[in-house]
Amino acid sequence: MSRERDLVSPDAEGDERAIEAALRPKRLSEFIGQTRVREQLSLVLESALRRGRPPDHVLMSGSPGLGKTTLAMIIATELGVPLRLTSGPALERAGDLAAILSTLTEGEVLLIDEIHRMSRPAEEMLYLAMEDFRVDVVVGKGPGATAIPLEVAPFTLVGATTRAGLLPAPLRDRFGFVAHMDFYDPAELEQVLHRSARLLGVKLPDDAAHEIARRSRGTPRIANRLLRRVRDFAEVRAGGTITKEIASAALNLYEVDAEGLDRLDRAVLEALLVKFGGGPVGLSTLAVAVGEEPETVEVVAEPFLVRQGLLVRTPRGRVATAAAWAHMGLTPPPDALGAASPSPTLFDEP
Ligand SMILES: Nc1ncnc2c1ncn2[C@@H]1O[C@H](COP(=O)(O)OP(=O)(O)OP(=O)(O)O)[C@@H](O)[C@H]1O
Repeated sequence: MSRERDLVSPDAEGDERAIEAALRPKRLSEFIGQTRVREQLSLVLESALRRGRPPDHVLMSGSPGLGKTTLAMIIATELGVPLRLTSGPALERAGDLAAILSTLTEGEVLLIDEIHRMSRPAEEMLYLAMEDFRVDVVVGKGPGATAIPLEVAPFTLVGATTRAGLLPAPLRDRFGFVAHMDFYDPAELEQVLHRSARLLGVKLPDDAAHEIARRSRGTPRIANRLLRRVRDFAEVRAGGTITKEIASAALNLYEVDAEGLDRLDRAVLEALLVKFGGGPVGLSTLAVAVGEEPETVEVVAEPFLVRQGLLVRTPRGRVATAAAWAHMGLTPPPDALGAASPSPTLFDEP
């Protein structure tokens, strides 16, 4: 992966995790944006606190970097309980999950990140745990195998997923509250940036915050990362002073365009327009054309391109819109835009 790709990727790695931890809002009142989710969640939490019982299980869906982990941590803080963290891929066997569930303390919040990637046996164990706060641990194999019931302390499961559509209905139905996290408006990202700048001890004028915000793909994690790169650029080339022009020059250097599209976004659009005449083209073909995994194209690039009105998902495949041709400075062939008219769908097609 190139450095530029790292810069605009919504995923966080290594050292960045530590910086992220420092920038995370700790209370619901500090959490910026997602107004509806915040309000709904605050009701859920308050009523649980009044009843003195753990709240319903919470499912959070949305693109990477929108604040799912942050919200899970806030839930635990607001309830005054510990948070246990695991992820779907770490729960390969039912026993992996049983080991965690059996050591939960009363009221604890359990965050399962990437919950759609949990194995089937773990998932089945989770159904019972979510509903009845018990699990059946199977001992032995074959006809002699016995299920030993094990009590689990009442807990709150927070499931986080970038692919809510992949969750089996029986699992989805067991969540009492589903929070869909949306991309942030530029104005909300400006607030995120001002807050982070304060915490990092950086002076950030409004117009520079505006410039960074509109190029942050609607994602706080990217906004924070671009802020740090702008700060570096300002330190090395401008005596540490951030201005709108410095921010813009830094972001141009890192190949984040005026709409916030990064290299992968542009590669996807370019392949769609140039190689496939604007589509329709299937996800896997498109992914091969840009040398990425289909999941990366689908989870990382597409939601933002769809939101920007540059790409639509139709039952026949991915199709570029007129805005995509204009954004890339290309002229569509006469018949190219007809394919963009079928109503967009949110499901995965071939
Ligand atoms: N609403 C918000 N207000 C302020 N900062 C935020 C907000 N949401 C996210 N952030 C910042 O963005 C960073 C990424 O957030 P977080 O790790 O919670 O995202 P995520 O959705 O869990 O991502 P992933 O799916 O990759 O785990 C955090 O460091 C946090 O500081």
